[in-house]
Amino acid sequence: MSRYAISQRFNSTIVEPVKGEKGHVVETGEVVDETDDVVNEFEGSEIVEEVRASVEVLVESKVGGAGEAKGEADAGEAEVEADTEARADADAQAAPVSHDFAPTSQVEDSLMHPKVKAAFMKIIGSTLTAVQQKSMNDFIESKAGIVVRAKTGTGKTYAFGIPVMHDMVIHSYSKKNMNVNHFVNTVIFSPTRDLATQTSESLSKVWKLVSPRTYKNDIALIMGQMPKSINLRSFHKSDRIPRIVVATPGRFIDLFENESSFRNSMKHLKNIIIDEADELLNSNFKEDMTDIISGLQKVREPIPDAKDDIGRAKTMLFSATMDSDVFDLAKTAIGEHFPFIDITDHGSEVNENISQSLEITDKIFESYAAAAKFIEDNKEDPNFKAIIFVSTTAGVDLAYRLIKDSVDNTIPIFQLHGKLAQGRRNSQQKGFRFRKNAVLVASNVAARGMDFPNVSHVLQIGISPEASSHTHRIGRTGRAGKKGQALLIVTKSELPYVDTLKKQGNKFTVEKEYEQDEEFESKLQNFTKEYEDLEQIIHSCLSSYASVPQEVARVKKDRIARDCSEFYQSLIADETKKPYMSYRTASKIGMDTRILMKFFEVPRQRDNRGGNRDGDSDKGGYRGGNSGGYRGGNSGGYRGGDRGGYKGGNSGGYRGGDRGGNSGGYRGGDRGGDRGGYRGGSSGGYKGGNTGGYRSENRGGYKGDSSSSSHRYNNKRSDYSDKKFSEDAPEYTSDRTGNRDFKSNSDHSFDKTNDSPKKDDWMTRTSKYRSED
Ligand SMILES: Nc1ncnc2c1ncn2[C@@H]1O[C@H](COP(=O)(O)OP(=O)(O)OP(=O)(O)O)[C@@H](O)[C@H]1O
Repeated sequence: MSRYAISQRFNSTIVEPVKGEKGHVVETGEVVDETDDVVNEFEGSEIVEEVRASVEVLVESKVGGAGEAKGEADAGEAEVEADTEARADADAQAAPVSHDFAPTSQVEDSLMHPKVKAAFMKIIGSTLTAVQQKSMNDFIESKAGIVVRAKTGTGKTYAFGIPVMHDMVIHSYSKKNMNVNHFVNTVIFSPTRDLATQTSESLSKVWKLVSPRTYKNDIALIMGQMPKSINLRSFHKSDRIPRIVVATPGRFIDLFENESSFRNSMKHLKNIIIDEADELLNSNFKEDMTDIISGLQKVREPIPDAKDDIGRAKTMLFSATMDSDVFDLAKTAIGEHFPFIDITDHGSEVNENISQSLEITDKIFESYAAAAKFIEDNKEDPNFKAIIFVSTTAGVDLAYRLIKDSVDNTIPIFQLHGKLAQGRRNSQQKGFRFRKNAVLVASNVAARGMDFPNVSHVLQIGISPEASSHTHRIGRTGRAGKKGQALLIVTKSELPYVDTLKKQGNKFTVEKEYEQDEEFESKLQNFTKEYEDLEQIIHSCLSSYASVPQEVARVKKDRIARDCSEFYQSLIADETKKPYMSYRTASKIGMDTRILMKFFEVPRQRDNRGGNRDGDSDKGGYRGGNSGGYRGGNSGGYRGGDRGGYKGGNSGGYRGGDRGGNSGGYRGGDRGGDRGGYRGGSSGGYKGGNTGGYRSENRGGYKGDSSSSSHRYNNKRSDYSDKKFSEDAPEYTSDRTGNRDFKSNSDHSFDKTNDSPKKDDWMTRTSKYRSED
């Protein structure tokens, strides 16, 4: 009997979640051991012969023979060497391995196909992690699917990747039944483009050794911001289409519904893998994912003569954090008693390899200063590599600029958020990934799944959008069995959020109060005086708080408004000046406008219609004063003063003054057309400056320059003055994934539409893609 057939089968305990109790599981004691069935199924078939041959090759290659495996291995030699070097580097710094990552069994003993085992051992190592050991065989043998929960950084990618490769090798021998090369074997869904890219690269590294001649075509990446023609190119080949598709949901749905060659390639699909399942099944993605799964099952046809085919693709759900949405989907897609492989200690999802500290400040500005100071103090340690999470794109940008300025280029600083063009996103990640000593300032785009080697510290400024984010964010350190440090910096107002985290099992071993460093802080204030967009940052900061569910944040709204206002005052070093906010923005931000009026300079609603002629010199009227003007909006008007303009939006208008056209209007003033308008001033408008409008420069608008593509089809930001601020909440939400932007109307509507289109405007969406692609 072949070595394959006599491989020791691991016993796996399968447990089921108790209904309604999140994270709590009971053991059913059901033990799967179907070794004999597996053996019988293959015995006598051509697979066994092939496997025998492969075992010989494996043995040969291990003793230095010139077998096929060795030849194949040579093809990826350079990459393997680089990887081995990186691993050796990492190992040198590695602290004792954790229980979850502890190598529990030898790869050799697993049921994987010898070719896959050989490649895995060459690229990754000779031992399996706990989640790999426990889920690999069940993955292969389950009929309808499995659910797997294991902590961050414990090897879930290969826990599903390796069995998929095994499956592909096994099924490449079924040619007499059908040509498998005409059908996709597995679809893997990721919530972000960055994670999808990383997953496809991780699988390619191993698959390259298994199938050096075809690996390039075998794994396809399907995601937004890539021309559809590139997505589809490999599906039009007559002889061999991709066997694995790694996709983000939006683009996948688009191709699946509109491209018959793509849809037909799914006819004999075997596996649907949903990575970061709780994220992909949260309210933003849920409908898409449910549609996708049912669509894939609908087009599915039985694989001819395949005994194990139950007429459905298997559904596999993986994540470090689980919730009732995942279990609900598992019940529908897999069955009421779905197998649940849970590699956590009594449901605790927190990775205990990470030691967590807390720093408490009085003000938001101090939280930023504390993070910048932390980088300043540690930057010279050659092994210091940190990710700093901030919840809004504007906040990421501010922290990035502040830290860059304060460390004066003495350590490389990178940034990553959903509003960067994909090319920039890739280059920023690449720059950070391969450095030993660097800092990455990121939004939640980098919170899940991203595997940057040797991250020593994760810092968080303020609260994260949901409690599970905290687990994933800190999980960027303490990976692959190493130790990591996490520092959460919060203001006193944010402390109730810390209580929520503690209740979820997070332990903060060090809790300290921020020590003011006036010299350092005033240095930061000096830098920020030059930034033009501070008020936007403040609005964005405020709306991000407003969008965090109260049960997570538990922060009082008036305190948030006060803190955000004080943040502005600290940044400009002027305790008397309130940040401006248009009435319209204030009414959309999700907070009581009366509270906002206490801390922000919000014009009263009745000023909305402006005055006639001179009107109230402060607040409206044609040729109004500070904030007024003809048909002024909140603060607008014709030739308005500080914030005036013709038919201005909230703060915009025709020839507005200081802030004319802040949010739209014609010929805005100093900040005219900040978010749109015609011929805006320094920050936007038609031919405007930084952030919007027709022919705006920096951030787009119709015919905009650097990132204008995102505005070409949906220039809402330019047209509707206050959209951006008021929609910072969804923007913030979308930023968690960088993918579901379509749900909001903020300035990445193109990005959004591409990645996660809405079903009901399918035709519009499709034509938009065509013109863009
Ligand atoms: N058997 C193994 N031996 C050594 N290293 C491994 C093994 N399996 C995976 N790794 C490495 O461990 C690291 C973490 O793996 P991976 O990214 O799959 O974690 P994860 O559980 O998916 O984490 P997250 O929940 O954050 O997505 C990767 O660098 C991977 O190459």
